[in-house]
Amino acid sequence: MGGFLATTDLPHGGEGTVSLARPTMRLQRSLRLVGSLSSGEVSTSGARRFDPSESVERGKTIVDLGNGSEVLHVPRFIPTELSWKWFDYLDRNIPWSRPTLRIFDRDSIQPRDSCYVADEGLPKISYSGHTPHAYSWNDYPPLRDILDVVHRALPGSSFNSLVLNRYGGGNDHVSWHSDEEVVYGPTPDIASVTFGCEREFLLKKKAPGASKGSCNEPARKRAKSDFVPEQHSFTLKHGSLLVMRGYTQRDWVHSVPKRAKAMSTRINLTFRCVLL
Ligand SMILES: O=C(O)CCC(=O)C(=O)O
Ligand SMILES: [Fe+2]
Repeated sequence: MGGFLATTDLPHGGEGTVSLARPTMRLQRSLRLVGSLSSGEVSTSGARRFDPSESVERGKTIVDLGNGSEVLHVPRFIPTELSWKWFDYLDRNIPWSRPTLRIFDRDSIQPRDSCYVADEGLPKISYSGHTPHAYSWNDYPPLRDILDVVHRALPGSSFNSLVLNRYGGGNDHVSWHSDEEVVYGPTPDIASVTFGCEREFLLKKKAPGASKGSCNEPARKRAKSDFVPEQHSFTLKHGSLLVMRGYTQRDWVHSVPKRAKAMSTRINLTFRCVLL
C-alpha cells in the first residue's frame, strides 16, 4: 500500500512459482478449527516460547539490491502451529474491508481486504485517494505479540503502524507499487510477516527517472524503452518474514501477482514506522 506507481495487473498470472497451500497444511488447519480461539489463547504464551532472533540467525538470506537497498528474507521465522493460531485469530477478528480506490481517474475496488492499525496521534496515511481508519493495537492483543516478535527479531527496530492485507484466493493481489511516502522517511524498514497460503512476492527495479518527484518526461520515455528491469522473486511462506530496507521503496516496486493456483487465504502484515 502506499504510492501506487503502476497499477496495471501483471500479465503473467499462472507462470512462475506455484503458490499452493499444501494439503497437509490445509488439513492441519481444519483439524485445529474444531476448537475456538479467543485473543487470550493466541496471546503471549506461544510467542515467548521461541526466540525470533535465533530464527533469523538460523535461516536468513540477505539480498543486496545495490545502491543501498536490500532485502532480508527468513522463510521459517514463526513456528508453524503458532502461525496458524495467529492466522485464525486475524482471519476472524480483524475488521477487514475492501475500499474503493481512485486510480488514474477511475474508481476500482481494492483487489484484497485490508485494515490499518497504528499508535494514537500519528499523522494519517493515504493511498490512491483512500485514507484508512487507524484501529488501535489495544483492540487486537495478538497484534502486539506479533509486533513484539518482530521487534525482538530486528534489534533497533521500532514500528508504530501496521497495514494488514488478506488475499482470499489467487485472484486477490497487490499491483506494482512502492511504499515511498514522506511519512516513512527516505530509507524505511518495512517488515512483512505472512500467514496461510504462500504467494510469490516480486521486486522490480524502477525505470531510470521514475522516482517520485521526477518531471523529466521525454528523458523518462527514452530511458524506459531500453530499460530491462532487474527483478527478484521470493516465495513468502506461512510464518515467514521479509524486510525491505534502505532505498528499496525509492528505487524498486513490489507486487503480489494473481496466481490461479493459490486456492486459499493468505494474510500479510507489513509493519512500518510513521515518523513524527
Ligand atoms: O502482501 C504482501 O506481501 C505485500 C503487501 C504490500 O506490499 C503492502 O501492503 O504495501
Ligand atoms: Fe507495499
